[in-house]
Amino acid sequence: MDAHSQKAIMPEPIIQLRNVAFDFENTRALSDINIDIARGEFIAVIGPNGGGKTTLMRLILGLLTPTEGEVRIFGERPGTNPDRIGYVPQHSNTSPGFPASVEQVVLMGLAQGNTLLGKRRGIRYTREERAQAEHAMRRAGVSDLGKRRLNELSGGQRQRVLIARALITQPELLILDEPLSNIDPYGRQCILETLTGLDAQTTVVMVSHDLGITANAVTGIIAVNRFALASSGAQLTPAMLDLMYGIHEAGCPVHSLLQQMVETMPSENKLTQTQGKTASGCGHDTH
Ligand SMILES: Nc1ncnc2c1ncn2[C@@H]1O[C@H](COP(=O)(O)OP(=O)(O)OP(=O)(O)O)[C@@H](O)[C@H]1O
Repeated sequence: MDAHSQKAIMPEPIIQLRNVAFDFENTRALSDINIDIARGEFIAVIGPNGGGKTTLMRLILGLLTPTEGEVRIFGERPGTNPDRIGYVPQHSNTSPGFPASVEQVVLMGLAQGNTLLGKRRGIRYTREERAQAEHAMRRAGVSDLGKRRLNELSGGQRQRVLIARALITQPELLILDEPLSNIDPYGRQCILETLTGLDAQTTVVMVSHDLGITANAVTGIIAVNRFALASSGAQLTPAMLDLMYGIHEAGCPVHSLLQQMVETMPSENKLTQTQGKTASGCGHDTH
């Protein structure tokens, strides 16, 4: 296929970063970032601690302004369309001691710039809003937990409640910062099924340290370590590994581990083959 016809079928990117750099005071956290993410993609953002993943997410959300370059979300400046974006932050403000029910927490996703003690506290929600919450809870596999208190739930259940809260506005773009950390393998599988079971038009960008499980679900990977490299499909390239972990000599144990990662990465998206099914009994549906 020539470059012209390829361009003709390329969907318009909904996230675009051009020559972006970001400094925290005198420290450069990100340099020369050029990224395009198209509608419907499921992108894993991976990289070492301190590599700049959260900073990148915050630039996309408009919580930080680039020091250099330009960010466009839905073709506009970040922060212009908050209703079209759902966000599950790395460090949630959901204290385990917070006494709200799961349904109340999910409903708080309707409030602009909500916090768990947000503006809507004490306000009655309409029947339609409750139906929206029910729908989001079903999609995240927590509809049976609606009356439970957040502080009674496991870490994995709480994480899925936060995903339901982010889904309540039916966002076109869902950004999750390490939703799989501290979750057991079964819980991770459930969360990934939730994410891959979303409407095909929903774009998911997920920061994750878990290369293995992530590779089974994604349509593309972005490796971040001050700079960024993208690949389509679940293939990690040697250049990405080099960016993230540095060059390791043949014969060194890290070298063989990294080599194995490249060789064993699946080339297909296995989870998308089960879209719409509760293949492992995670209790969610996609309707
Ligand atoms: N508020 C801040 N002030 C100064 N430096 C910061 C601040 N937040 C992050 N940094 C620095 O910016 C760099 C990128 O941090 P960031 O949190 O984006 O990394 P990360 O890839 O998300 O890391 P992790 O995997 O540990 O969550 C790090 O060197 C970090 O120390």
